Amino acid sequence: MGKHAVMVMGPAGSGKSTCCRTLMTHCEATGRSVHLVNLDPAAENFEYQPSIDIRELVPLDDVMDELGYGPNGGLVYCMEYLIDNIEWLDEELQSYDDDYLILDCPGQIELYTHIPVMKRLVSHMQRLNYSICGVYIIDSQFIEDTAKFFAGVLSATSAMVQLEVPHINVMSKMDLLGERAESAEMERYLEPDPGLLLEDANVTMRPRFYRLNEALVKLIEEFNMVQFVPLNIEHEDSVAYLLAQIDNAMQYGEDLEPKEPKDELTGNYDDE
Ligand SMILES: Nc1nc2c(ncn2[C@@H]2O[C@H](COP(=O)(O)OP(=O)(O)OP(=O)(O)O)[C@@H](O)[C@H]2O)c(=O)[nH]1
Repeated sequence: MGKHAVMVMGPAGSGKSTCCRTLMTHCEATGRSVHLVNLDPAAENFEYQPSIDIRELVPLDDVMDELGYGPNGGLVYCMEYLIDNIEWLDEELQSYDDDYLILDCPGQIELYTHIPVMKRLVSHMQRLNYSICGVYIIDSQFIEDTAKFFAGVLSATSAMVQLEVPHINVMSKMDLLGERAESAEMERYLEPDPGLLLEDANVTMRPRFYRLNEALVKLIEEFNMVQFVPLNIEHEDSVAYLLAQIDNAMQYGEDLEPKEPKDELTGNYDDE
């Protein structure tokens, strides 16, 4: 079926590993050959044993003990170590050439904004002819607070803009919302209505933030890409729907005129 990789991203605790696990179960049940790739050096336990695991290349604990880094510095070190030793990944990937890969990524936002490691990883996999889809997860509990929702939307948009791959936003933990999951109120977060969002934000914040709120809402409106696929892991249909959306996004990416991947060192496109 060709080389396909789904990168599951999102802040700490948003439900990345749970989403990966749910997708794995669904793929296996529907006969798709699938493998889990763990890219989080700080990960602990997995229900599915990862087929490729960054912890085998560079365990975070060793980096912290031997080099004296804290958890964040250690994580950055591990990710840069992966990029500097990318032939390790090439060799690991060789065993799964025709499979569907689900990549459980680390959550730290700086990996998608300040330093180009995730972008380099994507460019490298594109050079190996992978079709890649980014899945960015936001916890549905964020909708309790419009400020948190804005922060989530901005971090999702930042990952989308950085990585330049087909991108899907997912709202996780829909089971925790109970009946609210089906309510009209929920719709305004899944397909954000700018006017209503602005009203909500202004109710909870001081007037000096109104102009900022307006600018944020305009950004959401203009990008017109900020929609969320709701994920309720207790409903098989919901998981199947997410996978179908991922497949569509990848197909759409493949149908677009292929652009040469960016050069890993200069960040320029080869065809520029
Ligand atoms: N009820 C419910 N709980 C969830 C769901 N997804 C995740 N959780 C819980 O939320 C917590 C964090 O979930 P994880 O899947 O570990 O989140 P993560 O983003 O991988 O977390 P880090 O690896 O720490 O960044 C765990 O306690 C999960 O059991 C969900 O869909 N429904």
